[in-house]
Amino acid sequence: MFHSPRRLCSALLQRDPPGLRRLPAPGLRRPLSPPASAPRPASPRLLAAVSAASGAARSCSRTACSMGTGTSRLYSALAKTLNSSAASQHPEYLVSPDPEHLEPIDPKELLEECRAVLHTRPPRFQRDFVDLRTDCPSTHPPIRVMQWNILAQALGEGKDNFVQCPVEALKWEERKCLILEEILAYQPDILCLQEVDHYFDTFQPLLSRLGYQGTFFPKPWSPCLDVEHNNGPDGCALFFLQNRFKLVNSANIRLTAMTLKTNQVAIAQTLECKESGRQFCIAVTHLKARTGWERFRSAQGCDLLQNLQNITQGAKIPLIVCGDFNAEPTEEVYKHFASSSLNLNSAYKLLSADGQSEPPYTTWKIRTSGECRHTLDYIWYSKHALNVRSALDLLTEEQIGPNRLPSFNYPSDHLSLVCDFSFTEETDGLL
Ligand SMILES: NC(=O)C1=CN([C@@H]2O[C@H](COP(=O)(O)OP(=O)(O)OC[C@H]3O[C@@H](n4cnc5c(N)ncnc54)[C@H](OP(=O)(O)O)[C@@H]3O)[C@@H](O)[C@H]2O)C=CC1
Ligand SMILES: [Mg+2]
Repeated sequence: MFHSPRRLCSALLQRDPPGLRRLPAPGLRRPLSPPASAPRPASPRLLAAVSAASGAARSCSRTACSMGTGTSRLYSALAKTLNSSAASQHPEYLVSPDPEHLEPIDPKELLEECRAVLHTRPPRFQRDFVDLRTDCPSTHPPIRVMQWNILAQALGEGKDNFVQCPVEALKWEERKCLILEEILAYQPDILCLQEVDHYFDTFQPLLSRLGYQGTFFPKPWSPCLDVEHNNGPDGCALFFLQNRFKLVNSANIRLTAMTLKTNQVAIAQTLECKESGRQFCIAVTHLKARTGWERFRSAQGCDLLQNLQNITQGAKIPLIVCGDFNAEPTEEVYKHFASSSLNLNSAYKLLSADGQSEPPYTTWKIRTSGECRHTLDYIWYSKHALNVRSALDLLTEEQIGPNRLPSFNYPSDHLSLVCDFSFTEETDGLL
């Protein structure tokens, strides 16, 4: 498989026989702790409660759709402004619950519920962490970052044309459990997601009860809204563990291309590590898809870099940028990031034998137009200020199987990328 013969971390992490295997139980790593502000015991039927909320949100969304595209766009506009304005001005179904009033969840209990829902599914895939830097001792625990385009439910069912994926594999009630299982298995400190169209009814309420603070920025004209029975617009979401980080600053960025506003967005947040007091910027984005849009993506990338330059250089803080760039490493936008004055490197290159090559794929699907195997997803990081201590290996072609993704085993057409970062000893001068 694609990685140099470096040591495999034993965390999550013990190797079972090759082939399809169940994910290990959580807790092998530092456990997720419930929000400190609400130390009550977990409630049973966590998913059932969220399913009910999800149904309510869907019925509201259906009502909006039945009134035509204009009303769907209204939903989009309302959701878009929710981040920056008073929630009380919006319909009840758009208001995210106050995390202080939600009971914490025991991650093990939630995982058990997910597994119960998925009991008829084939075993999920085992992935291992590859140890990349054993020679750099760090006094503080690493920062685990997950990058994942989780596949918008409306796009998966209504637009993507995954011709080899059975429709039953796309059912939300089970697919959401596969997504949650992946998050619970790797327990990221920071979660950067694209194509999120179940933020308010699923991810925000559940993840806040696991101790995360979340931000959602929907696309201004999400293609999800053109799908019948959609659940609202898709967008980027960023979650971080509140017991590890303090939010210093947050920016929702609508990307421009050649000064024109586009349909693509980013979220950039400055976080402060509670253990070390060190600050860094974390950003998530999803650039314009499809061939023929390479120059457009390049312009969006330049705009994002400019925004990040403004955010980080003033404070001289390290940067991590996660995204579905919809661009192979040969594209201009990739080259802009690789050669930027922000001194970024792409973390998954470190899995290759020479440390210089991106993985052969991060997405693999079969559409009516044929098989699409591409490297589009990246975790960029400040190479002088941060070390990548380990990275989660990708799935092999054999694990992915002949019908590719998504599948009964894996919920998205994109693979998650997960890295453990630590700060280098050198400080600001080398950024
Ligand atoms: N009413 C209006 O005025 C406007 C409406 N729109 C709507 O927005 C849509 C375009 O939005 P935009 O954000 O630019 O979309 P993108 O071209 O960026 O693609 C949107 C999604 O489609 C997926 N996708 C990529 N390739 C294909 C493919 N070959 N077949 C099916 N899906 C694919 C992408 O997934 P991935 O990233 O995983 O590849 C992505 O999530 C329009 O179709 C329209 O519905 C947009 C602008 C204005
Ligand atoms: Mg997609």
